[in-house]
Amino acid sequence: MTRHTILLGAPIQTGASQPGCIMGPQSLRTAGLAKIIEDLGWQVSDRGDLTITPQRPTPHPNAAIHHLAETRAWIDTVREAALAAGRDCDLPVFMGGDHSMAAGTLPAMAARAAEAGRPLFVLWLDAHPDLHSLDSTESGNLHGTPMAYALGLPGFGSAYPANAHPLDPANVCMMGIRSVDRAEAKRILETGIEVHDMRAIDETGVIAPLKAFLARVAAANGMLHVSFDVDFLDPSFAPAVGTTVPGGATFREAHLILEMVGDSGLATSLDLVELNPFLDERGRTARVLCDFTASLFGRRVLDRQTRSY
Ligand SMILES: NC(=[NH2+])NCCC[C@H](N)C(=O)O
Ligand SMILES: [Mn+2]
Repeated sequence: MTRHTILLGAPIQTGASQPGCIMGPQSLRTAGLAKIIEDLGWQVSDRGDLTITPQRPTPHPNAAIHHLAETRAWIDTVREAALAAGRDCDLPVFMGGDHSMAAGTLPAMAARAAEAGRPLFVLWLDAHPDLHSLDSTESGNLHGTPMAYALGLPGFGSAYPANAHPLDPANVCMMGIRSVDRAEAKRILETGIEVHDMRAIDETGVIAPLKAFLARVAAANGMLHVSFDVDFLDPSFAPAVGTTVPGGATFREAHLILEMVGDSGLATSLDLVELNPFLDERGRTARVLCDFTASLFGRRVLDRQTRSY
C-alpha cells in the first residue's frame, strides 16, 4: 500500500531573535521537498502554510519575553492542524518556522499517540535542549521553551495552553546538544532525559545510542516523533540558522542517524525547524535538509543513481 505524507508549513519567526524563519517552508518547497519524497514512492500532499491573526501584546512578569501572544496563538493553531495531519497520513512533515513550533507539534503527536493507545517517543536533534520555562528564559526567545512545555514542566502558568498530554521524559532522546543554559542543565538532571551531547557522540559515535533508543521504541510499539533543528548540524555546511553553535553533527553523522531511523520504519512524524533562508548560501542548507528528510523516508544510495556526462 502506498504510504502517504502531508507537508504542513508553520512560518513562525516570533520565537527567535533574528527574523527569517518565516521563509522556511517556502525554502524547503523551492528545494524540492515534495518531489524528493514522491520519488521514493510516497504519496505527498502539501497543505500549505498555517497563519495566525494579529495579536494584542500580553504582558508577562519576565520582561525579557517577547511575542508571547503570537507564540500562544501559533501553539493553538499548530496543535490543531498537526493533530489533523497526523490522523490523516502515515508521517506528517511539519515545516518551520522556529522551534517554538514544537510546542504545538509535540502535544499534538502525544494526543495522536494517546488516541492510538501507544506511547510517544521523541528523538530531539538539536544543539539546545529548549528546556526553558517562561520563568527561566533569559533571552526571552520562546523557541527555547518547547521541550519544557511538552514535558509538562512548571513555569508556564496559563500563558501557554494547558498541556493535556505531557511527554514522558523517559521516552525522550536528545542528540547533538552542546549549548545548555544553567536552568536547562538543572532540568536535564531532574528529569533524567537521555542526552547524548557532542562530547558523548565524539566518544561513542551515534550508532550505539541510537540503536538502543530505537530498540526501546520498537519494544514499546511506540510512535516516534523526530524534531530536527538545523543547528544540530555543523554550521560549516548548514549556515542557515540564527543560533549557530560550532562543533555540530557532521554530514555523515546526521545522515546515518536519519538512515537508521528510516531503516527502522518507526518514525511517525517529523519537525524541520529553524531554517532561516535569509542566512543561507545559495539554498545549500535547504537542500541538505531535503536530503536528510529523504534518508528518513528510506532513501538508499541506489535510489539516487548518478548520471555521467
Ligand atoms: N530552538 C533554538 N534554536 N533554541 C535556542 C535557544 C538558545 C538559548 N538557550 C535561549 O533560550 O535563548
Ligand atoms: Mn531547538
